[in-house]
Amino acid sequence: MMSSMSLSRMLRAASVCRTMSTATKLTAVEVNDKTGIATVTLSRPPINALNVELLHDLYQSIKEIENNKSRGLILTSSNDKVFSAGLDINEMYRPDKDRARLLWTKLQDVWLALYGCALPTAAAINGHAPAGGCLLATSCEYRVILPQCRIGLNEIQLGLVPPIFCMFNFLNVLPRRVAERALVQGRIFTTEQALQIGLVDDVASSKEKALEKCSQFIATFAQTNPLARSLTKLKFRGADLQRFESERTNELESFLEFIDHPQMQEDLGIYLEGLKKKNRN
Ligand SMILES: CC/C=C\CCC/C=C/C(=O)SCCNC(=O)CCNC(=O)[C@H](O)C(C)(C)COP(=O)(O)OP(=O)(O)OC[C@H]1O[C@@H](n2cnc3c(N)ncnc32)[C@H](O)[C@@H]1OP(=O)(O)O
Repeated sequence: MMSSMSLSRMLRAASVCRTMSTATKLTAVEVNDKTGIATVTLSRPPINALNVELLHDLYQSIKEIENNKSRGLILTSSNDKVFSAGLDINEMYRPDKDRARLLWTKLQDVWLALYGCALPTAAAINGHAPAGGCLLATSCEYRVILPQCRIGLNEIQLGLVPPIFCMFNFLNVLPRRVAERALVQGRIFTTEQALQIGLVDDVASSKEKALEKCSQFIATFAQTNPLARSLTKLKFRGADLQRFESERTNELESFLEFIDHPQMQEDLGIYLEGLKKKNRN
């Protein structure tokens, strides 16, 4: 039987948190009425691989939170081992061409929405965050990771050329030399390494503590004029956003050309098979 203690705790939590009306199936959005902070939880089992539908839902959630004038946005995962495994490789391996076009366009939309979000943004990285997972986390202004996680932009290891927004994200958080080397080597960092180079801002021992640290970061803006804050953020990020816009069509076409290449398809097939084999052994 449920103790009266845990029941009252649940009732208290229910009174401060509400789920947003248009919260979708693959992202859950919860707004804390006390703090005004919205938490977006990636919820596509087993590993939050970014397919067309998850990217679509994530974009909608970000825009909804921004339009509802929340105080800030925290991104996290419902999986306790994986924040996000990055793009769903099944969407790139022997792809339906229209769907591949949609995938890339949605990834671009999500990047624009998150990197250019007017609100303070933070990522509670409660699991591994390779490739697209790292891209989402580094689009935010602040990152907390859990122990024993791995994070990085390893696209080059799959034979993929990291798109320009990967470069912007890394240059925004790392010294240029470190960013370039990490991208060119496709480095995946441990929690300790990520903290040491500044890829993440802090380490927390649990998801709850990571969420708390993210909320504390967002609360540091409590006394700041929101418009002045967002315009200042855009001054820092505006040049990246403009350059992205001028190259977005080219990047889409090169992605489609790239994954259409027979060698690329062979490499992706081998990589995917390697991931699956790991579980069969
Ligand atoms: C020109 C274009 C250029 C660049 C594009 C840039 C943008 C972004 C690109 C990308 O994101 S590419 C994707 C790269 N992602 C990875 O390399 C991650 C690979 N996965 C892992 O490292 C691990 O799976 C893990 C995320 C660390 C999780 O490990 P865990 O042990 O918890 O799970 P497991 O490995 O058993 O995986 C479960 C299940 O999921 C399948 N899987 C894993 N990752 C992906 C993926 N990205 N896409 C599709 N499927 C994936 C894995 O095969 C397992 O399947 P199974 O249950 O059938 O065996």
